[in-house]
Amino acid sequence: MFVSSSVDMEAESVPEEDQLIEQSRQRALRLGMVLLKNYITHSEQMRKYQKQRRIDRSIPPHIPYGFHQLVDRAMKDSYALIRRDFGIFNAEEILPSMSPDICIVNFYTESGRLGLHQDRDESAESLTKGLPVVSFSAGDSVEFLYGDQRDANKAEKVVLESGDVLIFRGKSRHVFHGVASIISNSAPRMLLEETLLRPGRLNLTFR
Ligand SMILES: O=C(O)CCC(=O)C(=O)O
Ligand SMILES: [Fe+2]
Repeated sequence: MFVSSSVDMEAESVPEEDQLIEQSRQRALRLGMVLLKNYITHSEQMRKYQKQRRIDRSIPPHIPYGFHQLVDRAMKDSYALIRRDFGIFNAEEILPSMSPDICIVNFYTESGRLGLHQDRDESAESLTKGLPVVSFSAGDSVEFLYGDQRDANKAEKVVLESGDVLIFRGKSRHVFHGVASIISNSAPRMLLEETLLRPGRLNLTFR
């Protein structure tokens, strides 16, 4: 299923005017400027994976078969790399594969950023198992940060370019990660000509 990564802030019930005014922390800061404290409930703030998007009731399409094949191929190739670089021969047993049922689509404009965070929205079972997150990049390159703490100064940096696939799983499933900056005009010319992708970076994250 494809889901949009935007925070779903659709209000389920709009408080009545009287109720709103009674809530003492709501304030008009100045004429035309109002601060509604704690207005959006906890559940309304959460990005929940759902079969139907609450905001417009649309049903996300299935992940195209070609993407399933790509994810599968990337996971298989990652085992070969782990064997080569870490001498671990039972990588398939330690690091399970998965068949994704969710694809998050992020588009970064040239000034786009994503703060350091952990991906924890998935089921408790898949988090405990350390099931992979598989991320595809297309368009402009980015400086991607990752590390064990939510601290950009202590994070490692790697450039992700168009066509790169990044996989994190197992002990790295809870790695802090984020996008520090987009490198303008770095997308392959051929990709831009053939797809008319606008300036920026497209990221597909399968889980
Ligand atoms: O854009 C990326 O490379 C990362 C996206 C990401 O971390 C997320 O959607 O949770
Ligand atoms: Fe993430």
